[in-house]
Amino acid sequence: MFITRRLEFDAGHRIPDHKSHCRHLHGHRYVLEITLAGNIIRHDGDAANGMVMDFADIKTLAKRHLVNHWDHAFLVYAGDTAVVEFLKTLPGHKTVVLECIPTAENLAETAFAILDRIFCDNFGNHLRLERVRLYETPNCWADAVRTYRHSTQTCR
Ligand SMILES: Nc1nc2c(c(=O)[nH]1)N=C([C@H](O)[C@H](O)COP(=O)(O)OP(=O)(O)OP(=O)(O)O)CN2
Ligand SMILES: [Zn+2]
Repeated sequence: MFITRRLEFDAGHRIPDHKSHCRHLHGHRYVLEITLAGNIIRHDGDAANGMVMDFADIKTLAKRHLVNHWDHAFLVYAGDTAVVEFLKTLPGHKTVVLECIPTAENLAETAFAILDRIFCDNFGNHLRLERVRLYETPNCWADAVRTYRHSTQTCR
């Protein structure tokens, strides 16, 4: 069984080497779709009876470990030194420095790596993270999926 929880957050970024407008500082209303695979829990009296995992718990964990950190932050590549140094001059600015350029692809991979440690089989129903889909705009998104990750690098 596959279940998906959608969350949204706002963040700024830029793609420093981009040939066009994406090299400028700008932001998105990102949409994150977390797809979990697992068996349906069938224990009478269990709060998750009939579920793979309570959607509310998926939201709570995703917010705690990822979304709260990225929401209203500026996501910047560590190698983008001009912007990193500029953001340091803003007192208390919420900045997330990444070891990769914050494209939709890299952010989906990074989110997968973070969430994969959270949504593991703690519940005895073979729960696992199957896919993270990250929409950068309504028309542009990237999928990080379990099989694909074996040959890719991830970053935080
Ligand atoms: N493969 C990728 N290509 C691009 C990325 C990316 O992360 N991966 N990012 C960008 C820009 O940051 C921007 O988010 C996309 O802008 P744009 O192409 O203009 O997308 P829109 O949905 O706003 O475009 P419409 O023409 O309005 O549909 C660029 N490329
Ligand atoms: Zn963008």
